Amino acid sequence: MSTDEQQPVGPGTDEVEVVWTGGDDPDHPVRPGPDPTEDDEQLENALRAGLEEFELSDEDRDLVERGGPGEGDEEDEESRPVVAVVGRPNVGKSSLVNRIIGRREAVVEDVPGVTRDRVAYDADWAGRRFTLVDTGGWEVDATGIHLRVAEQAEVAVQLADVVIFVVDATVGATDTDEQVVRLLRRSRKPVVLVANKVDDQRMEGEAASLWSLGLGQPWPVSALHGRGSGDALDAVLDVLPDTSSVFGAYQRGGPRRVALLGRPNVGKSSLLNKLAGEERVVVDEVAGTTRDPVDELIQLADSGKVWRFVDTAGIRRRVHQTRGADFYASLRTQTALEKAEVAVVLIDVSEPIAEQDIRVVQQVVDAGRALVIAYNKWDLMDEERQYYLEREIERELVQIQWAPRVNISAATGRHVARLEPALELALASWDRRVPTSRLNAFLGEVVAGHPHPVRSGKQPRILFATQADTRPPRFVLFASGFIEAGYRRFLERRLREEFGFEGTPIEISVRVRERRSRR
Ligand SMILES: Nc1nc2c(ncn2[C@@H]2O[C@H](COP(=O)(O)OP(=O)(O)OP(=O)(O)O)[C@@H](O)[C@H]2O)c(=O)[nH]1
Ligand SMILES: Nc1nc2c(ncn2[C@@H]2O[C@H](COP(=O)(O)OP(=O)(O)OP(=O)(O)O)[C@@H](O)[C@H]2O)c(=O)[nH]1
Repeated sequence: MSTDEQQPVGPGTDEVEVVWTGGDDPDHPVRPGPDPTEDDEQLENALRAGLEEFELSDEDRDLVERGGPGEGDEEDEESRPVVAVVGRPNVGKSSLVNRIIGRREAVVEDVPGVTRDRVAYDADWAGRRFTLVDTGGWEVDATGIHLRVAEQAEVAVQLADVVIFVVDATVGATDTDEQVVRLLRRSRKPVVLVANKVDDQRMEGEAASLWSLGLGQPWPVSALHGRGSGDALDAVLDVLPDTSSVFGAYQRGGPRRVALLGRPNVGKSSLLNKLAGEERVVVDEVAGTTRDPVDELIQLADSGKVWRFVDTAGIRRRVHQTRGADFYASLRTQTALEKAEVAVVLIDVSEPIAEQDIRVVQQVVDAGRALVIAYNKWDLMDEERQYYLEREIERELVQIQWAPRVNISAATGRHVARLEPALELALASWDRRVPTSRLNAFLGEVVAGHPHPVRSGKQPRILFATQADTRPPRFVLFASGFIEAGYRRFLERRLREEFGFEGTPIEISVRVRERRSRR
């Protein structure tokens, strides 16, 4: 049985021998703090052992024993070093990427310029793990869409720890290659030069001629057949740092994904333009010019960090007051949310908060995404309006008091720079995992101070708790009886106070456990 919140069944659910310790014991105070203590861990183990007496499904047993899936993986992923693959169009960058990751994932086509966007993959070689970034073909004197692709490649170089520069050995070094070399030198990043399309030994002479680029030894490789790629990778590992020097740039396979949401006319396009500024990104009017033409990669000026703004095409392509516009707006919100990790909901402060605003906020919470509220058009604010706005917020948006708030003007740029720290904060909460021992020690203290009310002569106890998941954080409480909604809200409030979780919805589910019958 794994249904949330079940009424206690059968006898004995109220005679639980496992009791919380700590909090009320002056000799062994259990204080909330960032790290679990030895006491916390002992407590965790005692509680876990106490659960032995209860019927647990296999899935729940797993949760109790191991915590949520992937506990402890995150740190490793975020600190992985980054290798960017750059070069002119059609030299075989995507083929090389596929060769390295051992899968056919990067799009390979015999049409120059197929790889438009930067895409990041998890890769490893000789036991070392790194993030591999495929970039679009780099043309230095580019115009139009090619210029943007080139800008993206430059960003990729800046965000990389090591650059693999691919040259087509069958063509030799072109003027463009020479210019790319100058840009690479300026970046001061270690560069491994790959002479690609050396499918057999006869071609090796062509590869050797690439010494002239002044990047050291050219590594002859056939991305197509695999020839030489191992030696080139060894050369990459020789210069690869253990951890990323551009922490966070490509966590979890790419820039973090943001959705800008809000009802029509709140200022989504204006904000997008403000954020993008000069750094207009690889989305062109030409259809199909990116792998995913509806998103935009935007490097924000303050941090230099790249974010993926999802479904910006939906923002730019307006669906105005036509019949059914409401339905389409809500559908767009839904699709954007599916792709996003965090949402910025814009609210127009020059008008009263409307039903539609609340609906968008609710959609974000229901989708389990991190949330930041941007009160836009703050340049139109006056004292009277502000008075009423604050009342409206208290009335209509109490349920998301946990969301960071920024008061901005997309028109003037006021406080737009505060958006990014708010996004970071919300995502950090969304990703947060509370160690099981810390969680149990803390809940023990809370419950000791404010036990669940007695109902029909019974007092449900919380036996054990674990964080089953992150993104968003989900907690599972194992209890000896039905835990009332009011008490759950109380626990949520205390969890938020203790562990932050600013900017993320959290979910608490309760498993009511029946005790094994004694023979
Ligand atoms: N003979 C030979 N052909 C190769 C090799 N590597 C790639 N190719 C071919 O070169 C063409 C371009 O390969 P891609 O991997 O798409 O090149 P790219 O650099 O990612 O191209 P853009 O996306 O345009 O920047 C394809 O037709 C590949 O099959 C190789 O080692 N030998
Ligand atoms: N005064 C003021 N006007 C703004 C601000 N932001 C946007 N506007 C104006 O509000 C109107 C709507 O802005 P848009 O950016 O088009 O809004 P949107 O949310 O993208 O609109 P839809 O495409 O209809 O969903 C435009 O006339 C903007 O100039 C702001 O911060 N202050």
